[in-house]
Amino acid sequence: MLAKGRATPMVIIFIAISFTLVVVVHHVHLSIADRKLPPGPRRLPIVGNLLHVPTLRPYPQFRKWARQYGPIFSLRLGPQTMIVLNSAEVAHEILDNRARKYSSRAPPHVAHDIMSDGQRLVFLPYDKEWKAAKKSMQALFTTAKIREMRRTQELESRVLLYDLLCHRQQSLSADFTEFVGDGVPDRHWFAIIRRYTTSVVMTATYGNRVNRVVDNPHLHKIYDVLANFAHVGQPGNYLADAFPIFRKLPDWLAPWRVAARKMHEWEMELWGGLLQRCKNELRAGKEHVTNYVSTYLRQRIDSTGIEDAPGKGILPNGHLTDKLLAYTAGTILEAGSDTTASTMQSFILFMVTHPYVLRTLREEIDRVVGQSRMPGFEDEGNLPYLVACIKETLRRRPPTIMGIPHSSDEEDYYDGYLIPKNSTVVGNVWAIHMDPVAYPNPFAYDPERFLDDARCNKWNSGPDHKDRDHFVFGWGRRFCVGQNVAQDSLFLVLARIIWAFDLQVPRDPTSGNPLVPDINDEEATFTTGFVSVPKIYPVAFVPRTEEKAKMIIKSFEQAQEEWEILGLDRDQR
Ligand code: HEM
Repeated sequence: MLAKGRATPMVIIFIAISFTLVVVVHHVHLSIADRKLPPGPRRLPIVGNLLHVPTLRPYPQFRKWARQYGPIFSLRLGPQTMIVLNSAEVAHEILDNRARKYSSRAPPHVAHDIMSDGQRLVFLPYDKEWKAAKKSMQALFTTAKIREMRRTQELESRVLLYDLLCHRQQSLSADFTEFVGDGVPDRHWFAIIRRYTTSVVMTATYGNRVNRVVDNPHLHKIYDVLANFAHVGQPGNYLADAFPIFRKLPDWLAPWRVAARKMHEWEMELWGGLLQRCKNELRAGKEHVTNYVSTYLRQRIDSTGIEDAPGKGILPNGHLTDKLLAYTAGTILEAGSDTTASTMQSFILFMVTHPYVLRTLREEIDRVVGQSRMPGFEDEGNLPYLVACIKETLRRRPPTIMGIPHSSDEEDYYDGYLIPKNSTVVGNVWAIHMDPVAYPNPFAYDPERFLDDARCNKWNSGPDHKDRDHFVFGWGRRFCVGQNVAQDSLFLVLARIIWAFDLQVPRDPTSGNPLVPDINDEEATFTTGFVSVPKIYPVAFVPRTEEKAKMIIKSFEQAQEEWEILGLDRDQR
């Protein structure tokens, strides 16, 4: 007993010394390896820079480091190396020119491996699953199909104008005047915009519209899934994301794993439910406008005879299983909904905070379009100021504010610096867009910067790197496939809103001054997270003339007939 009593403190001392030695050796080893990396803030033992990265709002700190360390810097998040690219040139060299090595992802373990069962397209590594999923989407994003989508966008934008007309002053009411909170009430104008963007991608993906805002089961759930995904995938949220050793813990010591599995079931109720509905409709012989999922299911049946493909990943013949198909379709819905909606919400924010810009834009639209018809796609070549305003909105408030990180498949060197294999590589969109050399006075909202002859009327949004005006759609082989769909929606909807409505904001009862959110107050005006978008704010949409109000109502009614011709649901109001 005595001997045992003495041995216990000795064992503890031994363990403590061994642990300290391991930490010191590990730290020295990393410090030596770190010398070859791009510069960056000092790392702490074990955790590296984990504690230096603000979890909720990382982009201002990443911009500060960009200014301190230059076009490329590095961080260590636990054992994981992160390389951050802060200039258009370096991002182009690494993510475009060396795309073969930099097209993978380093997904957050809990959000991707468990909550998404490793199937979320946007986080798939650059392997045969991603290639099969990407190939499956090709038919959806051909030039012809994008043109075809314009018909839906045209009709949906009429519905959006009608909804804003009915909304009028509603979001000025007491319920909606606070500039706080991320939730979007059903009857707020933000929800009207969301219905539009989600309906466009839902029709392209599943051949079904989102035909009402209030109490819509899919609309809410898509945004809930998105918000939850952004929250769970937030860097620094789970030790198991940064330190793989925690992934080996049994379930009873890893409650986060149990919770993430439940979230997977919850996500599958949505993504799997939509797929099942589509299969049922196919079996019932219901004909739709052509859409991604039913076209894919038909092809799979024709070439393999398989109706149901359980499991995950791809089948031996290269076709997608049901789960990968459901998640790929889900990614199109996720990627196409909030990004486009929040850009429209930012655009309106810049309009109500910059009356001179709004006046100039309205003059352009009135001169080109006149009063007796709505703007259409055919006006695009004649509205350079509008295109400049959209580009400046994407530059000043990129929805994916730090891009979506890539990952390196091989060890590489840039400018003498080591980029280790499996590094997370971030195209720091916010720092690139706020570079005062590329964009003088970068925090100003100034569409004029895109109005010179060479840029005028062109989207200049990539992937061609020459003359890119902004970087919101990413780089290389992971470049956004929905770029043209997004630009078409932004152009048509925003042209029509400005043509149709006066944008009115609440006024201070004493001074009469407009009460608008402060675009330079990140905390008050924008949500937190890797995707940082405007919080709700009140605007009234007042028709500019009675004739326009009548035109909006009539075109909404005509749209109902066209939905029927297309075999799509009429609107429910
Ligand atoms: C303003 C609107 C949009 C923005 C800012 C945006 C931004 C992005 C970004 C940053 C990426 C990743 C790029 C990279 O890794 O370098 C991406 C990927 C993607 N986007 Fe978009 N997007 C928008 C609209 C859309 C739309 C409308 C759709 C569908 C119709 C769409 C579908 C996708 C898909 C499926 C991916 C995944 C590609 C992959 O992982 O390989 N996006 N988007």
